[in-house]
Amino acid sequence: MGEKKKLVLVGNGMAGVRTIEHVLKLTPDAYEITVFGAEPYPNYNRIMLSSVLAGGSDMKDIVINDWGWYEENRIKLYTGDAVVKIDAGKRKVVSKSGVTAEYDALILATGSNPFILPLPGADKEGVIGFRDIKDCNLMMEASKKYKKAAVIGGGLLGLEAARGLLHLGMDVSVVHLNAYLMERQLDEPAAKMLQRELEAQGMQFLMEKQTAGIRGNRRVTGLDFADGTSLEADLVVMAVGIKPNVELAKASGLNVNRGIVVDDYLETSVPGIYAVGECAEHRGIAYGLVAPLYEQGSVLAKRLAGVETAGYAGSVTSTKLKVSGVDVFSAGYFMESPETRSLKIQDELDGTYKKIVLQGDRLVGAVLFGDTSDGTSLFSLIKSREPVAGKEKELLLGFPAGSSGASSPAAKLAAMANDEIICGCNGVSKGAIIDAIHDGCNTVGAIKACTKASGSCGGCKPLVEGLLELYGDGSVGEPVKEGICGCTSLSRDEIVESIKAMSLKNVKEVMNVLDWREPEGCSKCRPALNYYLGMLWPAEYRDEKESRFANERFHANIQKDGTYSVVPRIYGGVTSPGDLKRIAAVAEKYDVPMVKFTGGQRIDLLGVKKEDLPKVWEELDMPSGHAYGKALRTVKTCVGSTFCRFGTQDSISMGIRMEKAFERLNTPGKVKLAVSGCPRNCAEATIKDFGVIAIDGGWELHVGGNGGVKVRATDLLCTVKTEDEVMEWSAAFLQYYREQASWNERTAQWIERVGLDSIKAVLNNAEERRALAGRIDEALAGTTDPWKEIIHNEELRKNFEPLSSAQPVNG
Ligand SMILES: Cc1cc2nc3c(=O)[nH]c(=O)nc-3n(C[C@H](O)[C@H](O)[C@H](O)COP(=O)(O)OP(=O)(O)OC[C@H]3O[C@@H](n4cnc5c(N)ncnc54)[C@H](O)[C@@H]3O)c2cc1C
Ligand SMILES: NC(=O)c1ccc[n+]([C@@H]2O[C@H](COP(=O)([O-])OP(=O)(O)OC[C@H]3O[C@@H](n4cnc5c(N)ncnc54)[C@H](O)[C@@H]3O)[C@@H](O)[C@H]2O)c1
Ligand code: SF4
Ligand code: FES
Repeated sequence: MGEKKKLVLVGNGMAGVRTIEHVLKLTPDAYEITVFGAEPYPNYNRIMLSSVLAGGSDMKDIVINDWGWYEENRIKLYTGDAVVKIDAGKRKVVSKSGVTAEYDALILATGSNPFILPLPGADKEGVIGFRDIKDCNLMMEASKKYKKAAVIGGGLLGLEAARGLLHLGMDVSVVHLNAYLMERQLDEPAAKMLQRELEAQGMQFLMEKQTAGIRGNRRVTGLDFADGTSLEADLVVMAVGIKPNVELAKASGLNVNRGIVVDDYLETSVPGIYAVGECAEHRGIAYGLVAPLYEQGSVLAKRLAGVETAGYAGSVTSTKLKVSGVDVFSAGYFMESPETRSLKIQDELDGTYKKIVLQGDRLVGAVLFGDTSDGTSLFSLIKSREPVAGKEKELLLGFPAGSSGASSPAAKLAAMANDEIICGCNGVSKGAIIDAIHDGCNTVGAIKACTKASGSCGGCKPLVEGLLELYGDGSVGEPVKEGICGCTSLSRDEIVESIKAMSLKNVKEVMNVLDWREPEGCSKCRPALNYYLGMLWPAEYRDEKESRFANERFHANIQKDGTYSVVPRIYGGVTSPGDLKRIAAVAEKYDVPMVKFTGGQRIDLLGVKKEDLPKVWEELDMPSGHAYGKALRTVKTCVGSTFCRFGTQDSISMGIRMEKAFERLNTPGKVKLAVSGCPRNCAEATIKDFGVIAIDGGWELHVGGNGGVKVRATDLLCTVKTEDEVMEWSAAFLQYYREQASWNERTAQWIERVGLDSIKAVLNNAEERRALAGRIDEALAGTTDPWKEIIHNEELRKNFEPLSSAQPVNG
């Protein structure tokens, strides 16, 4: 095979990575791919940030391609590392951290930045845009401390931000420049109906208000308006539009207008450099919605794969506001002009409004409020430019649904032509979804995996569900069931039960017997099956390393520059001069650039080269701290009664006893423990998966705590008297979690899902508790220290030898 060409993507966002997905499908082996992302995350669904804010989705659900995907496709990924320079002459890019990557083809997909009004005070703390995970987290944090939020801009983004902030319990005022909302998508009657609906949900509006300044000292306290009035606010979200992110392109001498100017093949003014997504300007337009960006990505991928394409000719767009309880749709040219005619109906009783706009004998635009079920069909007609003369009133009054005249959603779906687009974001037609259903996709998740439909804004999910009911294999009327991933429609419990009942013993066998749709599975189901098999057959199952993520395969956390971090186990956080000397000697010998204490009272050697890992482990001569795995991580302890004058119990020895008992335990998600010597709780046991707090004459046992993005304080499980009881209850709790939780589910999520009472009911039964504790011993009996295993095995050591080809960066 000839040498692969080098493809570099700058911007790990929605449009760029979709382009890479297409390239991989069209020509999997043509390119060695490198991706740079300024954000420290894998590729995620930015659209769903609105839903995360409004409580409809969890941050972990919005990842489109997880770390494993890059690894599987041998993509070299640099996250949290923006490209700062393009050397077009030498065909290479340089990142902020100094990484250089050469390219044969370069794709710029740098997206947009929120437009921040250049007002006095706009740099104050608490003034933000709404664009990424960081902004979303800032809003969620602010809502815990502050009450009054102002959103500047009553467009799509501003209203979705405002709805999210309302959900988070804040008082929300939307400050809008225009006389009515969403004037870029709606006409006045629809906008007024929308405003009334949002007011009923609790939103307040300040219309025709121009913000003149932002008040406050360090943090914002309010807004001043040009008309002399003001508003108190301790959080200000600016949602007044976006600016394509073109700085890098401009500095590199590319032709830049509002966006980076591209031709119909997405090529910029410099050959070999392409631009796609919101940063690109095609025929004078820089788009701000995913559907056109995905179309661009598909054309560019064909170009890069050498597949013939007619090129990108521009897009007509449609939008839907993602605010629950409000249905708004807009498409095409929706405002009247001397060249157009419009037909409207408004029903103030039902709260619906519909307008269609015609030019000559063609439909060119539509606005719907209250009932948007005709949106898909109207949009198809706008795009197809099919003549509609004589059918105008029919279009206004509703689509024909056969001789019955029924206008139920199912009848409308059935009456749709097969080439009508169901999923606007991904351009998926009714026919393509029916084909997928006939090919065996019988859940929304499976259809998403096969066709991408419903995978972006989620607005078409009801239609996809409707098609499943209509064309699914006898499942009409049955609730649509989602499997653990797109490869299966089986739930976690069904899979675990089948493995037990049929005595299935390896990942491949499970996939074969349970009719996996994808014979090789995916990065979601493979590690999950590997875990369930290990949990069910502790004595005989051989862990399938290839089903694990890079960190767990290399027993170290891979860092963004491709090096690893090494965290040896330090029981209870108690070390010794001998261990410290060895750690220091290893750090010096292997030029470890940073030695850092972790939050879990361990020592982290950061920046170790992969090839040095076995030698580092050997010379440290300490057990693995499992800081990289879904496993028992740390047992944090306070000094307790040994030294502290408040301590009522010996928290250190309790913690060490627990860590020695449970080290090497594989768990569905990572598990952190802590033991505090008195209720002052210096070891922060109330944000751990299992927290132990000494009280007079005994111990309180707390469960289900979590730090991180979504902090959850523990629930009290019970109070016990002796250390032996602590051991028995913690063992039983951990084993019950191992047996019942889904892979990748932390204790906090598991408890929220199943309820603490159901767990207490099992553990309060002494017989069951002891049986669980017995089973955890069986699970632990077969475990060995992974570092030691590799040190003493020449074959395994070979995996750490340097590879000449690129190593993917994963976390
Ligand atoms: C809250 C919200 C809701 C939305 N809802 C919808 C919706 O319902 N429907 C819809 O169609 N659209 C919606 N959008 C718009 C949609 O998300 C964007 O159109 C889409 O994400 C743009 O994709 P992109 O790849 O061009 O840019 P992005 O997804 O923004 O990706 C660009 C990436 O490039 C990175 N980057 C920038 N410069 C560099 C550099 N020099 N080096 C490395 N990396 C760099 C950025 O950090 C970013 O991660 C929404 C947007 C937001 C913020
Ligand atoms: N559901 C969706 O499709 C969706 C949701 C969120 C975001 N988006 C996309 O994200 C991008 C950003 O959205 P957006 O709403 O910020 O952009 P936008 O340009 O659509 O709307 C900005 C709004 O802010 C108003 N405005 C401008 N200056 C103002 C000022 N000084 N004071 C008060 N109001 C002012 C404008 O009148 C306009 O209505 C767009 O491309 C949008 O399409 C789409
Ligand atoms: S938790 Fe209590 S015993 Fe432990 S260090 Fe703090 S005050 Fe001392
Ligand atoms: S319409 Fe947005 S995901 Fe289908």
